[in-house]
Amino acid sequence: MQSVELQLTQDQVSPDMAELVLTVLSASKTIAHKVRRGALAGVLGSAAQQNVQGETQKNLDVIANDILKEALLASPHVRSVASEEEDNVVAGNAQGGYVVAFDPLDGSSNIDINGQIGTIFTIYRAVDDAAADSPAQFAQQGRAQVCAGYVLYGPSTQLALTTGGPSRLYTLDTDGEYLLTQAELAIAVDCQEFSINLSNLRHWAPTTQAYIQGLQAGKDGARGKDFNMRWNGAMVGDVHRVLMRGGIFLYPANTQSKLHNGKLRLLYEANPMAMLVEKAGGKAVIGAQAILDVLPENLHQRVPVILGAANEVDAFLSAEGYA
Ligand SMILES: O=P(O)(O)OC[C@H]1O[C@](O)(COP(=O)(O)O)[C@@H](O)[C@@H]1O
Ligand SMILES: [Mg+2]
Ligand SMILES: [Mg+2]
Repeated sequence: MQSVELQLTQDQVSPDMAELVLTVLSASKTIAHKVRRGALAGVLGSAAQQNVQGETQKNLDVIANDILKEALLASPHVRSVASEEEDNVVAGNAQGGYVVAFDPLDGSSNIDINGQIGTIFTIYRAVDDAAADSPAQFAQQGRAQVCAGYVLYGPSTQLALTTGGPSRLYTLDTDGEYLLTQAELAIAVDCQEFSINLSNLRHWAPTTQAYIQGLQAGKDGARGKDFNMRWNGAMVGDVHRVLMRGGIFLYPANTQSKLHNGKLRLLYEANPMAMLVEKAGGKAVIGAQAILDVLPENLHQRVPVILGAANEVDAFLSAEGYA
C-alpha cells in the first residue's frame, strides 16, 4: 500500500506543499495519539474559557489547536494561520507561500462520549499584497483551495485528502504511516439516506421543512422511495459517511433562531468539505450558490451547508424553489 508521501509525489504536488501537508499530518498523529488515550491523557472535559464565537471550549479543542498552531508556525511554508479557536489570523513566516485554516477538533460534543471527532483543514496560496496577520489572506473563494482534507479519529484514524485531483482516503497504520486505502472516492448521484439535526425542524424555512417531510413520507409520498436517517453530531463523521456510502448532509439556515446562517463555518468547515465532496462527484451548496463560489466576508462566517449526492442536492434545490 502506498504512503501518503509517495502519493503526493505521484500527484505532482510541489515539494513545498507536500512538506506542508505532511506537517499537518504529523500534528494530526499527535492529536490521534491523545484521542486514543482519552481520559488517560487528560484530554476530556471542558476548558474554563470560550472561543470568539461564544462556545465553551473543550480541553481537546484547545490542545488540538495548540498542537496544529505550533507545528504550522514552525513551518517555513506557512504565512498565516486561521482556526476556529483563534479570534484573529495568526502571522507565520512572511516568506511562506501558503496559508492554512483549520477546525482543530470538529464534533466537540462527541469528545466526552467517545464518539467520532476529527480535524478539518484547508490550504490556500498566500496573498502577496496583504499582511501575514490580515484576514484578507483568507478572503478567497473555496475554489482557490489548493488542498482540503480531514482526519477522522474513529475506530481507525482516517485521512480524506484532495490536492486538486480526486479525493483519496488513507488509513493510519500502527507504525504511524498514512497508507492509501481508497484511491478515488465517488458519491453515487442518487441516495436513500439523509443527515440533519431534526430537532431544529421548527426553526427552518417552510420550504426546508417541506423537503424533509417529503423524505420522511418515504415511498408513500411524492418522492416514491424510503429514506434512512443518520446524525453523528460531528460534521466530520457525517460527511465521511456521505463520502463512503452516499447520502445527503444538511445544516440549513435556522431562520427562526440566532443560527440564521446555519451553524457551520465557511472557511474551515464548509469549504474543505465542499471541495472533497465535489472532487468525489457530489454537490455542495448553501442554496442557489455553490459553497465554493461564496466570497468570504469574515473569518468565522457561518453558512448553510447542503452537500452530497448530486441528484438529491438538486431535489433540495428544486424544493427550495431554486431550480
Ligand atoms: O449541535 P448540533 O446541531 O448537533 O450541531 C452539530 C454540528 O456542530 C459541529 O459540532 C460544529 O463543529 P465544532 O464541534 O467544531 O464546533 C459540527 O461538527 C456538527 O455538524
Ligand atoms: Mg466543527
Ligand atoms: Mg471545532
